[in-house]
Amino acid sequence: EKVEITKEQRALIKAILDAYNRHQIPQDVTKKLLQEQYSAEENFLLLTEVATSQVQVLVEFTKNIPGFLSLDREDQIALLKGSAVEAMFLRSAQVLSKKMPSGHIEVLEERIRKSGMSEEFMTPMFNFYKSIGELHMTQEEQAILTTITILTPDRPYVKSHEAVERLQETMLEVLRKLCVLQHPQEPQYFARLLGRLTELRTLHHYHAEMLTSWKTNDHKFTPLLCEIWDVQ
Ligand SMILES: CC(C)c1onc(-c2c(Cl)cccc2Cl)c1COc1ccc(-c2ccc3[nH]c(C(=O)O)cc3c2)cc1
Repeated sequence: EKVEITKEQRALIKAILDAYNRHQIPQDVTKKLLQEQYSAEENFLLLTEVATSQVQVLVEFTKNIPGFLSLDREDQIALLKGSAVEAMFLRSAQVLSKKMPSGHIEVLEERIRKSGMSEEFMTPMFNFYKSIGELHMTQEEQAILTTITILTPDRPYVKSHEAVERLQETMLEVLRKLCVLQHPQEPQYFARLLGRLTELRTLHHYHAEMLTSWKTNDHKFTPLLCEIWDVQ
């Protein structure tokens, strides 16, 4: 069928893409990924610093999602807490799959592999990174898929389920049209993107176990990560 993006939908895409590009981890934080020496402790500390910075970036990005700030305040917090890990998997996946020459990619992968994480989480995690890389998402698709993840209505403690669902459905329709227009040869492309959201839920469960095992080995997190992940 003739797919057309309306004026309103184009404005939505622009608002989200601008916010997505405006809020990035500061260079001095990601530069550290290249500089500091390698040890499990040092890697864990660096990843904690980058994750903390990423959460701050995520909060700023979320505030720019049209309609988000008109949601109930407590629901805004519930959505952020419920989606932070998944949004960070998406963001780190996009960084790791970028073919850009910056040494960050190998270094980030190396530091994740050697940060005291148990093998059983490595496989699904790096399979996910590979599967995201194979999709060759455009910037708009990445930004809108992250938005859809944040606007997931069935997170714990969300009260106005319908209000969140309406926002998410608006974004799903925009993504559906973008996929048809930007990947005409791949009619299943939109379905493949949504399949990644299912994989993110599984990684989220693995991550909860990872947190527990890090806690047991007395790993320290920052106050912001403790708050967003209900740790300690
Ligand atoms: C608290 C730490 C140890 C942690 O716990 N779980 C994870 C964890 C893990 Cl490994 C995997 C996935 C999700 C989480 Cl949430 C992490 C580390 O989390 C991140 C690691 C890297 C990045 C990230 C995001 C954007 C970036 N841009 C650049 C750049 O070079 O431009 C580097 C970079 C890194 C974000 C979160």
